[in-house]
Amino acid sequence: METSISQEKLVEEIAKRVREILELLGEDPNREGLRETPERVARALIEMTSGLRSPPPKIKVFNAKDIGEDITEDENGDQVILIRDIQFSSLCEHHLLPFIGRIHVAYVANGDGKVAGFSKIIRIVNYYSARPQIQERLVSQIADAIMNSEIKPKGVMVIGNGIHMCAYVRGVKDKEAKLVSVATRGVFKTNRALVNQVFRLLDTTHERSLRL
Ligand SMILES: Nc1nc2c(ncn2[C@@H]2O[C@H](COP(=O)(O)OP(=O)(O)OP(=O)(O)O)[C@@H](O)[C@H]2O)c(=O)[nH]1
Ligand SMILES: [Zn+2]
Repeated sequence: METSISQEKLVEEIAKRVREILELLGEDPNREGLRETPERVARALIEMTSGLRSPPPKIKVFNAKDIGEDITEDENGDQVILIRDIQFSSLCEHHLLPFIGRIHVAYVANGDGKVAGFSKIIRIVNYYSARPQIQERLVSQIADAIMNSEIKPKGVMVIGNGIHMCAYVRGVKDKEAKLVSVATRGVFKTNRALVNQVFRLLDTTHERSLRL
């Protein structure tokens, strides 16, 4: 199918197939409650896969000095920045069912005094979540995107913690199992102390002591 297809046409074409699926399942797609369902499903699928059809968000960096901070090379250089508890929802590529949870992104600045816009990291998470995925690839793509961004960090660590509906509502029907996946780049590959520092920051007892 052409990628330049209009949004309206895309909804129409997907809805047509959803109507067929409902029929194959033994439903009557013309009954009152289902009449608009194919279009709703189409729009939901389009929204949840929007990352396939749009460019990745740019990570804006700004000079810390511009916001009155004097982050010297030494101070900034080894600072671990952690953006924790970013809530994500994605689509498992095996069953097209949602998997949802939290992603934590840590990076070590390179000491050039540049600070990354915090929301942009969340946008990167949302972008790579919006496509058929597996969680391992999701955390890897986020790590690579940050590693190759304007931040030019010394290293990145991305931790995903997700519940997969394909294992929750069908198949093994396990309501407790979570998948934790970790991607490390740069200094996090060799510096065990930095990795431990991130895990300590994520530790719930530590969290309580910080009154978060
Ligand atoms: N590692 C990994 N596995 C995933 C992810 N999402 C879904 N899966 C698993 O992908 C596998 C697909 O395996 P198949 O055996 O082909 O699918 P299936 O017959 O529906 O498997 P069951 O879920 O065991 O019934 C399943 O074990 C899923 O639990 C993910 O993000 N990462
Ligand atoms: Zn699945």
